[in-house]
Amino acid sequence: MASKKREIQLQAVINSQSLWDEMLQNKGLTVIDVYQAWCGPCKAMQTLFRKLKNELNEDEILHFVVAEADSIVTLQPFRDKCEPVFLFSLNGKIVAMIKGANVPLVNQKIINLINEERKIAAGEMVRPQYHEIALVDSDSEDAGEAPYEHVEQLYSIAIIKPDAVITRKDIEIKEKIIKAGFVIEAEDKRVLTEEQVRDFYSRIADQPDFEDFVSFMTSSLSHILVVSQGNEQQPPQEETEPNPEIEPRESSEDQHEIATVRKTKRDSLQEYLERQRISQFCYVEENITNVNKFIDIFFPNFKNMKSIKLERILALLRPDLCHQRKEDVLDIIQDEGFKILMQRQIVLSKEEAQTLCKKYESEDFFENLIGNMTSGPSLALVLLRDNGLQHWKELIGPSNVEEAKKCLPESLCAQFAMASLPINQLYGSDSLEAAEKEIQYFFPPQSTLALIKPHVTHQQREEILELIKEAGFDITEIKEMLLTEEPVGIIYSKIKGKDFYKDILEMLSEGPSLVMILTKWNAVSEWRRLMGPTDPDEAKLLSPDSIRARFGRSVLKNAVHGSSNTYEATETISRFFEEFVPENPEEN
Ligand SMILES: Nc1ncnc2c1ncn2[C@@H]1O[C@H](COP(=O)(O)OP(=O)(O)OP(=O)(O)O)[C@@H](O)[C@H]1O
Repeated sequence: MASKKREIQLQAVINSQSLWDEMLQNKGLTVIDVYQAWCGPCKAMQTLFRKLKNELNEDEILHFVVAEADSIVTLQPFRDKCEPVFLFSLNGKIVAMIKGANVPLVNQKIINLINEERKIAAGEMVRPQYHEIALVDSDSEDAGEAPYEHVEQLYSIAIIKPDAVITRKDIEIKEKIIKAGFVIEAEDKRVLTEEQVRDFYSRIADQPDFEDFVSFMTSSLSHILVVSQGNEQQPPQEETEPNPEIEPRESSEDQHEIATVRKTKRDSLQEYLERQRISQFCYVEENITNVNKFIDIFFPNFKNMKSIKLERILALLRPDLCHQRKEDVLDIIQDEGFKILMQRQIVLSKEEAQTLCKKYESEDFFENLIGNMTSGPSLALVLLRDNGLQHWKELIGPSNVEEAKKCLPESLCAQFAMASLPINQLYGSDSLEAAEKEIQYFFPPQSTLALIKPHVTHQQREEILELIKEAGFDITEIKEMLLTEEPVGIIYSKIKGKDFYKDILEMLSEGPSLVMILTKWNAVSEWRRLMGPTDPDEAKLLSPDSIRARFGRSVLKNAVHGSSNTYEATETISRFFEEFVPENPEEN
């Protein structure tokens, strides 16, 4: 009797439409157990709810209710069903539904939503644009019409092994996965730690060669993918033949939700990779609890990444503005939350100016505009921000100064108008597709050869690879190599005559080095800047954040190497990576 009383306290009972409507006024998250009068609420979940109530201790923003389907019109689609249904209402909006008493999934959902609410309250994230889901029973006849958002989104984690990354097979695997209609939600290339390998591959830990496998997996970069099934309404571009051997699993309690989802979907990622005969390159984890755990380990910002639409755009300050008020504009750009990924001053040729200003072709000021645009350097910027395209458009305002001054005096167009031109002194890409093309044009990628020397520890290697990625380099190729006399001769041909050359040979023969091709705009000098001065002591003084300042031990053991110029980069890359074809041969 006492326990019954506690249950009532734990979950408010909603048994009429007016109580339902009242319940929707709750602040924060309300977890709704939809039940049938004839079978009662789900007992299996009450332990979990009680535990979460105590552990999360968020009574202001976490509520539990039981809602009787028979007496609430909104819940009509769930009447006469024996399967439990859990709805998640955020500030009155039903944002998710889980069918079946899947304790781990419901647990994770509540924790994720509450963590998000906490972050929103602390100003650490913006409230995601949740879509209200339609309340339909997916087992009913029209279930096929129901969009995928009705069902809890499920992810898999795939780790493509180092040997496939080195041979660039990972690119091919990724393309296949996308073509088959899966969505890559997040990805990263990184060297796994021993602990991560043991944890992720614990299922095969009893195999005799597991220790060798751990060493292999920690030797070089793996490619980690978070994959979702995508939108089931969108047909895969590649035919997936039905496989009679693969039927939805018989649902044990824990797997019930997976089975519910799979019934309406294509093969799982694992099944797909097996049929494509590429599963040997790639290990897939699909267990929900494990997937959530590994997403937290590999992509701690995943939930934020999902709710934020980061967009890269090209922006341009025309010559007069660039010359007179560049710094003022750059300050505003940063204050508006844009990250400046790349910037360069560039004097446009007549053809370039004509292409960029094509939409003014028929205006009588066109000739004047082209003359102005080619008169001095413009500032080209690559900007990154949540909803970047739209935000930049709103910030700079219309293209016509007169209109801007009249209607949008706050816009940059009005604020930075210059007498020389009747149009906006700031330019922005029209669309994301156009942005990518313009970025490629103004910031053509270049490749350089980079080396992480043998004295660098595994942990430091990981940190260096992280710095490389943060600086916007693409690690285009990577391999671990013991550098003997011949390859060292290729890298250091210009200092073969120096008396310390033998020391270099000895130092590099101490163990394997990591040899990489790094790609980004201006990669040769950008990588040299990130490496810092040759001598770590000098680096500590002049460039304390550089890699050599942080990881170098001496002038000889200075952690990293980079090509000195584009000629050297092209030459050495072609010797170490014979297959490599640069994206822009003229850039290297
Ligand atoms: N005086 C020295 N004594 C010992 N080793 C040296 C000395 N000077 C340079 N080295 C080693 O030789 C490498 C090549 O020297 P170089 O002068 O080309 O410097 P760098 O271009 O900054 O380095 P890297 O070519 O490795 O990127 C250095 O990275 C360093 O390890």
